[in-house]
Amino acid sequence: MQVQVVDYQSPDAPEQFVKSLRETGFGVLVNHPIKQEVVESIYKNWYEFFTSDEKQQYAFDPEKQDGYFAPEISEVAKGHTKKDIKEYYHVYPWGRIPASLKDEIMAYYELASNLATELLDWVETHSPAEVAAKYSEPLSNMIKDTPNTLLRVLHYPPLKGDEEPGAIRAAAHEDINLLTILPAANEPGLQVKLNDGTWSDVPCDFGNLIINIGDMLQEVTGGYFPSTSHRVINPTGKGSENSRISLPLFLHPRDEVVLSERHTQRTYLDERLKELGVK
Ligand SMILES: O=C(O)CCC(=O)C(=O)O
Ligand SMILES: [Fe+2]
Repeated sequence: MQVQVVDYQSPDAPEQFVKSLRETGFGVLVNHPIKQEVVESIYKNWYEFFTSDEKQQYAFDPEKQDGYFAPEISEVAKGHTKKDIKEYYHVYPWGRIPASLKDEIMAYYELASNLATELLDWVETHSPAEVAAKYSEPLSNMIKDTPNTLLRVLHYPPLKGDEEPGAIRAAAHEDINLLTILPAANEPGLQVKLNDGTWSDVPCDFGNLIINIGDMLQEVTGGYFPSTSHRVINPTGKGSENSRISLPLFLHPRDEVVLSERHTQRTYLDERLKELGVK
């Protein structure tokens, strides 16, 4: 099955959306509550931030994980050896945020987190009883008042031709969290690995809202909802001259939330951050 594009306003949206998640790890919503003008304005304002020197004042804090991650310290995806070609900023409500960008990005953080609550309810409603029986608390409750949900503003710079051979914008990886909410970026490149092992473009019309499953939801559901591999490939031709900005919101439960018999959110997250080499 390919990733489905679902009209958020249609009566069977919850069912269709959860089916797509279950079968591909991804679902795409159109006609959703996140306004495109808001996303466009965020892309524009953060592009200016990434192309200014101001970012150097916000170097990330290895303990707290907020702030600016420069290309030199950018992630090496699990199981890979080359760094991704990207820089990014981690926004947390309690973290450092440049004053001129704060109100807009926090309004987005709230809006997307509220929508996320609804989407987790959709997932819960359409979970088989034996899967839902494993949930230590309702899924949407797991993120209630959480300080851990992370909004990452990503900038993939234009390619200059001197990149490390074999490096790509984002090497194949799975997300760590429950669900990821991702407005379509301003440039293409996002691909998902299908069940048959082939890579497929995620429908990325500007205005689409892409949602994918992370490892924590897979853990909570005993594998019923799969966290699928995805990547961002390098542009070719004229596209190489363009920056790509994207804005994933990674939903993370509160620290003490029990994911499974072996993990709370905190034990799981710390293990994964060490593997990524950022902790
Ligand atoms: O930039 C994108 O479209 C996806 C980014 C992503 O998968 C991630 O940061 O985990
Ligand atoms: Fe990802």
